[in-house]
Amino acid sequence: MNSQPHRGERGDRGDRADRADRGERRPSRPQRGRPAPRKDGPRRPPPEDPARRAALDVLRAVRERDAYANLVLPDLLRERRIKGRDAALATELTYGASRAQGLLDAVITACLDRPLSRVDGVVLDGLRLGAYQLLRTRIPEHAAVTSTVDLVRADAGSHTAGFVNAVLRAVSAKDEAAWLDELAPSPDEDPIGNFALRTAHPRWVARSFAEALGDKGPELEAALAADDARPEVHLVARPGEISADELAAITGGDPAPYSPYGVRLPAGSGDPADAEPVREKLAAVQDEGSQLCAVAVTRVPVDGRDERWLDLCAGPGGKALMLGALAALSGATVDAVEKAPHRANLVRKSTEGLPVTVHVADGREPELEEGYDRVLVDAPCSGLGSLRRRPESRWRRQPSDVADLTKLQAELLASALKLVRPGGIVTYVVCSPHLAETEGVVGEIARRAKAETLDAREFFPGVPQLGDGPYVQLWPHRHGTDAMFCAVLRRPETA
Ligand SMILES: C[S@@+](CC[C@H](N)C(=O)[O-])C[C@H]1O[C@@H](n2cnc3c(N)ncnc32)[C@H](O)[C@@H]1O
Repeated sequence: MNSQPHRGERGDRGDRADRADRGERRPSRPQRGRPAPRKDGPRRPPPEDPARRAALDVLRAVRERDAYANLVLPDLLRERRIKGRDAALATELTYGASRAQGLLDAVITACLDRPLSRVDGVVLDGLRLGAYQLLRTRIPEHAAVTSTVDLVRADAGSHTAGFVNAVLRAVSAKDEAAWLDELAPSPDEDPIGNFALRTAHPRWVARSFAEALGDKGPELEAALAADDARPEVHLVARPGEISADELAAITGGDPAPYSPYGVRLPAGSGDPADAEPVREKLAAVQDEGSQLCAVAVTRVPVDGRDERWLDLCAGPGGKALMLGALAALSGATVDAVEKAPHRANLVRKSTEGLPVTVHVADGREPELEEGYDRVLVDAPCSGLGSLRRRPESRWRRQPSDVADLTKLQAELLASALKLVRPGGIVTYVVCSPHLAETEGVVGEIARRAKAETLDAREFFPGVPQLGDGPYVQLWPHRHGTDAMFCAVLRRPETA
């Protein structure tokens, strides 16, 4: 369950521990890799700690500006020219501390003599970074504590050093397992609460997984544990341009088990945006579950004409790329609707050269001519199915978000059923297993529109463990994909 450091990272950490053991200080704030100037005469420049500095700066941006760690960190690594082991360590610490925030906060709280809410934000970022190193990596205690004290001192002042040191020493008194034994509720009385804390998930998220799985036992634990692990990167080979086998050979990955276009990269393969086929737009980064849902849209048989396709929520364009490439091969065209102009631009970039027309519009009233043969509604959702790829989002999302989203999802699905021709197909996808966003929305709207619900499992050939149907719910612990949901509806001929 723990995201242990790679073997390569350990040497790096060992070096840092040695430096810390020699009492060497880190710079107060390394600027693009340069040590901070000192005013008190010539001294040996202090060693740098660009990885932990980067991690702390990203944690701060996430907390203060609602930034996304997986957007801020790559930019920051590039800007500061942090590479190799330092980049790997910064990534591990940033994503790990973000993902585990609830668990770290519970342990930190147990070591405080005041409520967590009374700890200064910058100091709290540092405590989380330090506690993560102590509980979920093999970084030596001395290095984890000293480096964190130094970083926080540089940002928040010398007066914080004693406090940070004392709290982290208290955290280090026990390992993660011992802390969990002390803090987690009893697994017999409160299994959801127990698994939630052990796998660093908010309780409401763990409960929504339990409801979707119909399980509060070992399968729930496996699902939450898989969701707490560092995800593999998946690539999609652009249909008609390169095969999955060729892409795997070039990138050193493996052809994906289920998607005919997918490749899974081994952990630690570096930034996938740097891979040559991605730079040349022969391939893109896309979770295999998302690929499978896009391919499923085109696999459903339709009677008669099959040349006008619609992607009703297209930004940033992952599935539009797949639909556009498959449309080009079959002689169809795609209209791609996206409400946010900047995301519509991303769709334009992603589908350049393909028979895709992008429209900036509200999918509930896009003012397009009705009569599409196939419509995809990849609706805005809570994203509870891709929490492993968006480290901080599990702590940012609130249960109240779901109510607003289900209203929008229902309106978009109803709109799709109007835009599709009688006998045409609507595929509804969300990256969430939350029952309100999945079966709740589809059941209600299909009933109102008198739409036929097809068995979506037929359009995921070769994918095991898809349950009783008619819907498909993918899971990280079963399929190694994000937890994508897919329903397939046919508009009745007479409606
Ligand atoms: C889950 S994402 C779609 C992902 C996309 N299909 C892909 O594979 O890359 C949902 C998208 O719907 C857009 N959206 C939200 N409300 C919308 C609306 N009323 N009409 C059209 N698009 C909307 C969001 O901006 C977001 O880009």
